[in-house]
Amino acid sequence: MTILNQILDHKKTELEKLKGQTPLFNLDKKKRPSLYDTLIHADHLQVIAEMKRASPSKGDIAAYVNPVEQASHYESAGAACISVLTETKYFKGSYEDLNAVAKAVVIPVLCKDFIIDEVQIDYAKAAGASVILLIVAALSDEELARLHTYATNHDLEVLVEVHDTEELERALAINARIIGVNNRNLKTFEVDLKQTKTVARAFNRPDVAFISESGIWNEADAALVASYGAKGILVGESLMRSNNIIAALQALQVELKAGEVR
Ligand SMILES: O=C(O)c1ccccc1NCC(=O)[C@H](O)[C@H](O)COP(=O)(O)O
Repeated sequence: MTILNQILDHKKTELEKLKGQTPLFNLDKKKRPSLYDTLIHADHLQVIAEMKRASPSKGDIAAYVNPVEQASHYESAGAACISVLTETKYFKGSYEDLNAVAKAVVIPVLCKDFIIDEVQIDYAKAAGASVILLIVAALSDEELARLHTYATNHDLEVLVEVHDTEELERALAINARIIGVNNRNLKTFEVDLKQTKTVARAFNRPDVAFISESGIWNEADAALVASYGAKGILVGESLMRSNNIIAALQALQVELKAGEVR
C-alpha cells in the first residue's frame, strides 16, 4: 500500500470525528491578498514557505518549532504565502497550528492537508486559511471538481497538485488557476526537480499560475525550476532546518526572466 493510500485511509477515520464537531476558532476575519494575483504578476520567484514539523519520508524535522515564530520569520523575509501542514499522524500538524499562524500573519495562508471531504474545507476556512490544497492523485475526477467548486464558492483559492502530465490534464479540465507540480514521487519518496520541466512543457497557459513543490534546498534549485517556468515554489524542510531562515528564504526569491526556457 502506498503512503498516500495509508494517509487517505487514516483521513477517512478522522472524518467522522470532524463531522461530529463544529470548528471553533478564535479569528478576526482578514482580507488577505490573492495568491493567484501575486504569482501571475511576479517579477521574482514567489515562495510559499511551509510550517512542517515532520514527514513520512524524513520522520521528525522540527517537531517543537513554534509555528507563530516560524511564520513571522517567513513573512518578514518576503514569503508570498505560508503553508501549514494540518495532518496530524504523519506530519504532526494541526488546525491549531493553522489558526495560530493565520492570526499572526497578513499574507495568504494555505491549509496543507489531504482533503477528501467538504468538512475539511470548512475547518480550513474556519481556522483562517485563504488557500487549500487539492491533490489530484487522491481524488476521482468527480471529487476533484466537486471539492474545487465547493472551495471557490466559499471564497477560498485552490492549489491543485499534480505529479505528472496525466494529472495535469485532470487539473486543467476543472479550470484550476493555480497548479503545483510535486517533485516528490509519493511511492518512492525520490525527488526530481525535472518533474517540473516535464509538466511545464506539457502546457502553455499564461493564465495558469504554475509552481514547483518539494526538494528545493538552495538558490540553484530555485533558479532551475524558475528556468522551467515556475512562478513560485513550495518549500518546507530546507527552511525548517535552516539556522538563518530569513537569509535562506530571501536567497530563493530569484529574478524571473522573461521568456524562460520551458
Ligand atoms: O514530505 C513528505 O515526505 C511527503 C510524503 C507523502 C506525501 C506528501 C509529502 N509531503 C508534502 C509536501 O508536499 C511537502 O511538504 C512540500 O512540497 C514541501 O516539500 P519539502 O520542501 O521537500 O519539504
